[in-house]
Amino acid sequence: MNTNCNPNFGILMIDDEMPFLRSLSISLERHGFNNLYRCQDSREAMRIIAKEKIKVVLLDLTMPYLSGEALLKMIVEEYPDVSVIILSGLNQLETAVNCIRLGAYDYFVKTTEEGRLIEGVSRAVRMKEMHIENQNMRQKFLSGTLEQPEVFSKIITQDQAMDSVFQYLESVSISSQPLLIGGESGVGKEQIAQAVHVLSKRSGPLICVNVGGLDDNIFADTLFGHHRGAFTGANSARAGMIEQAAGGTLMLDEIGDLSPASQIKLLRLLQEGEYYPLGSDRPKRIKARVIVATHQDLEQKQQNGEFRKDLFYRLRIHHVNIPALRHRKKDIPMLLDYFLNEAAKELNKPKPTVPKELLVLLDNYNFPGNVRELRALAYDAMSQNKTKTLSMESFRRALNMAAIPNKSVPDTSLFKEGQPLPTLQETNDLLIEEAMRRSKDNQSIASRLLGISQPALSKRLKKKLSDKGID
Ligand SMILES: Nc1ncnc2c1ncn2[C@@H]1O[C@H](COP(=O)(O)OP(=O)(O)OP(=O)(O)O)[C@@H](O)[C@H]1O
Repeated sequence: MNTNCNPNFGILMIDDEMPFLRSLSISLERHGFNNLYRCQDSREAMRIIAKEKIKVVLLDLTMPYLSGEALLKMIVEEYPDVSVIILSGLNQLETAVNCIRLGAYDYFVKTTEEGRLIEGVSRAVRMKEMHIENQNMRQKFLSGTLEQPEVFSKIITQDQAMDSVFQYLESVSISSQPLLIGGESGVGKEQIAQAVHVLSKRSGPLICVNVGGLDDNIFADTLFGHHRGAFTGANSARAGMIEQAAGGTLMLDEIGDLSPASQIKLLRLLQEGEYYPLGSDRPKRIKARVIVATHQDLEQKQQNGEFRKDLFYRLRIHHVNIPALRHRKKDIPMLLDYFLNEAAKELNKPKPTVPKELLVLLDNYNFPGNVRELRALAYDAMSQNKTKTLSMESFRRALNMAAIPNKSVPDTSLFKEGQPLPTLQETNDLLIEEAMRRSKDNQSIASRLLGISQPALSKRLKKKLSDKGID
């Protein structure tokens, strides 16, 4: 069963029989639906639809004053974006076909088994949400602007791919479906989750849980909580993180590391919208939107049989991938400036000038730790700095110790099958030219890229020039 029952639009039930209205809303509430409105007098329906942002209507056919069929026609005409589900006392194929022709979304007989009816309402809600999201997305991509740029103000970037991510997030932020955030460690996934939580306008808190490395029992206890006496040592009851996140957002980080047993538990939670605190046989409903994050390639894990396919598909309904810092190098100067400012304030020191050479050095580094690594470098340099111009010493040291600045695997396309090999001298020259290009003619950086000393590089450059007859 779908958990998609907390839409940010209203669901209106219209029926002249109050007992039926009551039992229908109890049943929907029990399955986690909220934002429900009841209407016993069909003449009032259009006013309620206008006032309460109704997007799904459950409509009886046989009513005094204004019949369900007449009301259906009015709704379809005036509010074509409202989905109408007919709930009729009549099990007549002809009536059903007629209603669908008039524009009804679905048709159920009142005696339909409850589960099927709930499934039908969930489907209508989900389709409506997807429709709204698609509309929002189209509008955003056409206008190319953000509605609430201030929400992203602490995420420093001028990268186009990041802008598209923000636009997408604005569109899906109101959804009650899970959101999957991918991207290497340190790219800012948690920051993204915070922004989505603010955009969702949920009144509850954002609760972040790192589920990587939790064994299955601890996973269940952390999320679901337990009753007193549920296990040895459970001296008092404890609410789980799901309960703490009620009305808000639950972020599960490092989802790629979940054990197979925990994956099943998470899948059930997302499918049924229910969970059992340890030691309890009464289910509770989840009232939080779930965001999951991982630095791993979930699709690959799923293909390798390490991550459940059904869970993967459920999680990736909405998903974004945050690009690594090395793929948005234009962000480096801005981020450096931002972190130096931050550090200067925290350390109560004046902010030094950044030497141009430093930006070239950073531009040539591949940042395996992404933005987190740049932040740590900036803080470390600031804490040691005593001069007006930022010393490059701590950066040099850190980057020297860190694995290979751009020591990528050699491009084997240099050695094409059937083509003569370049001579050692030619390769030498090509490497030096490339290092000088990447370092923007900075010999100190170029020599580091080549793994030789600066005097050695200088000698080779001079030799190259004299070979060409240039003094
Ligand atoms: N674009 C950005 N602007 C400013 N700060 C950023 C940006 N991206 C990341 N940061 C900072 O970098 C640090 C790491 O970010 P965060 O914890 O969100 O990364 P993550 O992707 O969730 O990492 P992990 O996968 O290890 O959990 C944080 O201090 C965060 O504030």
